Amino acid sequence: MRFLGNRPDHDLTYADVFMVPNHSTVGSRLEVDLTTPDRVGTTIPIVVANMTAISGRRMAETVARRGGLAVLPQDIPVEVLGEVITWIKARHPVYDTAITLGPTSTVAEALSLLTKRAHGIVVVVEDGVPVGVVTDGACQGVDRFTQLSQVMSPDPLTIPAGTDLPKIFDVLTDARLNAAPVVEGDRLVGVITRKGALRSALYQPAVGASGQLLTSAAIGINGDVRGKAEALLSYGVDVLVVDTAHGHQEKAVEAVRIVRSVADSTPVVAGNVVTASGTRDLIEAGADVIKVGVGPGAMCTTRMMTGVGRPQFSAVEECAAEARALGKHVWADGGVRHPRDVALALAAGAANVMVGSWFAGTYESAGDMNNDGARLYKESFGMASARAVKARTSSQSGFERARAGLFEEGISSSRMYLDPERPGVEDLIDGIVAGVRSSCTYAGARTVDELHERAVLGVQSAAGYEEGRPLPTSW
Ligand SMILES: NC(=O)C1=CN([C@@H]2O[C@H](COP(=O)(O)OP(=O)(O)OC[C@H]3O[C@@H](n4cnc5c(N)ncnc54)[C@H](OP(=O)(O)O)[C@@H]3O)[C@@H](O)[C@H]2O)C=CC1
Ligand SMILES: Nc1nc2c(ncn2[C@@H]2O[C@H](COP(=O)(O)O)[C@@H](O)[C@H]2O)c(=O)[nH]1
Ligand SMILES: [K+]
Repeated sequence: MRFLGNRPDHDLTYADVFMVPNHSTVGSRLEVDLTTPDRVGTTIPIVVANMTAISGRRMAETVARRGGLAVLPQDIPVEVLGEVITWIKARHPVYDTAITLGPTSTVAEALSLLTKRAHGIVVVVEDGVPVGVVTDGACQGVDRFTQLSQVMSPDPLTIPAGTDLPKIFDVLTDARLNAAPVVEGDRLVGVITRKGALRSALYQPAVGASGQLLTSAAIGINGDVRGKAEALLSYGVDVLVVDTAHGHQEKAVEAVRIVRSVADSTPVVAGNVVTASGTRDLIEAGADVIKVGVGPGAMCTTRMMTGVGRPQFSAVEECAAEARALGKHVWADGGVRHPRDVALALAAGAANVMVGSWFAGTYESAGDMNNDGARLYKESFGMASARAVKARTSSQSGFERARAGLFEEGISSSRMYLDPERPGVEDLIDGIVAGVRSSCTYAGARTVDELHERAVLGVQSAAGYEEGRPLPTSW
């Protein structure tokens, strides 16, 4: 990338910069290949941040099906991580996981499960065979104790596994259905929606060597680092992430050395840093990918508490240049609020971009659904908040926990509203991928690397940024 005119002498964040169009030979946004250059296996440059309220099993399977990756948080007990990784790897790479209940289950049970997934149906099964489908609409205005056999649409339309995706789209459209169970013989194997059929034709799932959905988990720098890494590897994890607030400290560097020594060919990601020297030290310790970002996160109070951090665009640019010079890559971590931020992080040289809080307000995030009377929302919190620290230190004495809680650098409770137009994480991914594909054609780039090579960036004023925002009402 290069700057339009002189390189500014101060650091920049995403809102400070814009990209100008280049002469382009890329005639269609569909010609762009967003496979990431970090070789971790992602086919779109989106990684879900390792945050407890956001990244769980449903998020992980859904995002991997579209080519991204979710990092499971470090605070989950390692045996539970084993179960979750095994479960994700057993998911179908194309069909969504069905919500299933029996004919004598109640409407209350169906309603409590329907908001866990975007596809909007409960499949009523008997001995693994779909006998009915229940939608949210069918549950409205009936007593919560009503059995599903009373409200389901019986003998549902089913789609044989392996049916052509355009055919599925047409069959569902003709039947005026949004979603249908997928069967092998007469047994349920998943659910497909009209949009899901469309998406499966556009995206390539992120899978490991065995063809199973890609998984990743974070490891902190305290405790039995080697034991945890070995356990995760034994469960078949595909990407290991050594994660701490201050990645350029000796204990973090040592943790990376330990993880590298057992990881063999499994990629090791490590952070967080914001300088070339931090990047170099973690790469020398054995990291393949460096996680960049101190303070840009939506839940993060580090900069206000400490004055430490760095505007994210410049942090990514400097660290990516160092990593690329050493044959390695960086992930831009934190502060992403619009598709443009992802495009700009890639232009700065990132190979992948981590998103946390933006994905908290979706069906698939790990938190429970709440309703404030008018809108659906989920609660989220930072991983360095008093709430997270309390959970992370639960094995320590009361005194130690209370002392650790004094060092909070994150928000303990936030409300992340679901966008009624885009309530699922795949809706947000559609927007990001559409934006980034379009950025690439403006830059004349067919790949993530070409976007970095060709991008021409300028620096804008606050008024310049404001001018780019849409105005939905008159002024
Ligand atoms: N990207 C960002 O801007 C930030 C991200 N986070 C996220 O929060 C989660 C928890 O991370 P973390 O707080 O590192 O907790 P961890 O429990 O992983 O470990 C932190 C370790 O580093 C030591 N340490 C030394 N200096 C610092 C410092 N300035 N801040 C924090 N720890 C320090 C701590 O010792 P002692 O407690 O004795 O000081 C402790 O041993 C991670 O997921 C991390 O990514 C947290 C803050 C910033
Ligand atoms: N300083 C803190 N940083 C945090 C905390 N929890 C998470 N994070 C960082 O934010 C990103 C995600 O950024 P977002 O803008 O997409 O939400 C995450 O990966 C961490 O690096 C925290 O409590 N304090
Ligand atoms: K912040």
